[in-house]
Amino acid sequence: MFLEEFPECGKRLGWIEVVCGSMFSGKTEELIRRMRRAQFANQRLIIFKPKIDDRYAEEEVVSHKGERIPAAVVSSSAEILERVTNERVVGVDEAQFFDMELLDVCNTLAAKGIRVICAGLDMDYKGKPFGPIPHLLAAAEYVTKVHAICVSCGNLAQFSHRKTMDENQVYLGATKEYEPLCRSCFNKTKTQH
Ligand SMILES: Nc1ncnc2c1ncn2[C@@H]1O[C@H](COP(=O)(O)OP(=O)(O)O)[C@@H](O)[C@H]1O
Ligand SMILES: Cc1cn([C@H]2C[C@H](O)[C@@H](COP(=O)(O)O)O2)c(=O)[nH]c1=O
Ligand SMILES: [Zn+2]
Repeated sequence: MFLEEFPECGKRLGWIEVVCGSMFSGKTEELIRRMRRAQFANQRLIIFKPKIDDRYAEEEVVSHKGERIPAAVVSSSAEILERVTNERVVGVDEAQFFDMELLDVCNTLAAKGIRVICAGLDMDYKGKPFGPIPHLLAAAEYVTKVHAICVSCGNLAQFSHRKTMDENQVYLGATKEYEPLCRSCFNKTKTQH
């Protein structure tokens, strides 16, 4: 389990953490867990989510199991910079939906001494890198890859298989539209088409 370190070196250090994985792997739960621990430490914090993600609630980040935490809705990564004032911890959920400037925004926040935690899909439904996440993975001090359980065989899953015919990269959904699969079961779906 990821444990925070708070190095004492005279000045406040910032850094970037990324929590990535497939759908249903527990990214949002882990983001909420880390933010709640920051709350226990009386650290000022704010969580952002992209406007596009309107699945469960408008001003909240909500996990598939129903855990929730208040969030600010923004239309672009630049808006994140505008909205951060004196927070010590900044969370970003569904980071794959943000523009590529998210990397610069996170680096800027970290340089200001802020702990930045981004959660998002590392791969889209085709198994291809998704949005700014691969760039964030390269820049982050701490990377956590979480896994769902493959609904087909019970192994660890890192792919999000789309069950519908839609071919847009962005296509919101949950269990009706997607299922987590391991590499072997994901590859079998490709040979079936
Ligand atoms: N196949 C699965 N493997 C693991 N968890 C699953 C699965 N299907 C549903 N879940 C639920 O999803 C929860 C994780 O939800 P969440 O944190 O919102 O995931 P993510 O943000 O990665 O999509 C788990 O605690 C579990 O209740
Ligand atoms: C794989 C994949 C997913 N999406 C969408 C589907 C959901 O609305 C979110 C992911 O949410 P989660 O918290 O990780 O479960 O992303 C998409 O638009 N395109 C894809 O390829
Ligand atoms: Zn499998």
